[in-house]
Amino acid sequence: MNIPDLPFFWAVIPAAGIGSRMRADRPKQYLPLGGRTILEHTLDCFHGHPRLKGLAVSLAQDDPYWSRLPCAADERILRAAGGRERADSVFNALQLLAARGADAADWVLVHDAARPNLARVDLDRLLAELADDPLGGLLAVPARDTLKRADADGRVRETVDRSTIWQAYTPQMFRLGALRQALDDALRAGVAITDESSAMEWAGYAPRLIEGRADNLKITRPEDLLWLQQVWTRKR
Ligand SMILES: Nc1ccn([C@@H]2O[C@H](COP(=O)(O)OP(=O)(O)OP(=O)(O)O)[C@@H](O)[C@H]2O)c(=O)n1
Ligand SMILES: C[C@](O)(CO)[C@H](O)COP(=O)(O)O
Repeated sequence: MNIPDLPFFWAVIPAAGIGSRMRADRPKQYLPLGGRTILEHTLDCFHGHPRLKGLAVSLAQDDPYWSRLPCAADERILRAAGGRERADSVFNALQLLAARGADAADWVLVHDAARPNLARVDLDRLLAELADDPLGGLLAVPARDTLKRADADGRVRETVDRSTIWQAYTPQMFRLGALRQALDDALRAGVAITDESSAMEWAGYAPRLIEGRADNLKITRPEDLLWLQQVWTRKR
């Protein structure tokens, strides 16, 4: 892929969650993976990218872990306030970028702190595929397994057609102004928003799905981290 053909972009890393499903002694983004924290690996996926204009990380107000990381001293990393939900944390970071001079037409890539295994080839594919798109889109993975719909008793009601089902991943790439507006409207309306695409969908848009690698896994439960630790050991 030709780097000069890729668009410039800002990155937003929401890292203000508590990781309740992980059931660890600290938020999952601060758990170790290959000798460093998950969050440090995630930041590394973007640092040094030749088209990166700047990066904002959303942190919980009472976060005692961030200041202990070497990257806390890196003045290039903007810090936004985390919010109640992921969407609030992302919205706060977008506000910060706008206040620091980002333009409404600039591309913003939002990527979960809990996805430390984003491959550069996936990041660059997303940028290349969406560079000329009027709206933007997201990395996603087509459903692989046979899918079942359950009834209230936990029995199979039917087998679902999987040919149009995708799992939403991150990064999700949209224009700053449009995404900020969509999130603001959705949050004010009290709509449940789990990713940027759902805010854009709620606003009436149809984001593009860009197929990515399944190993850009979100660490959600303890077994995800065990799996990724094995991948990491093989990679290095
Ligand atoms: N109020 C919140 C909630 C989540 N996140 C971030 O959003 C990403 C994806 O969310 P998820 O996997 O749901 O993380 P948690 O909310 O921490 O996990 P859980 O739902 O298990 O508590 C994570 O990087 C998380 O830190 C955030 O910045 N602010
Ligand atoms: C943004 C996300 O990672 C896309 O897969 C996801 O929506 C985060 O929330 P979830 O509750 O873990 O699905």
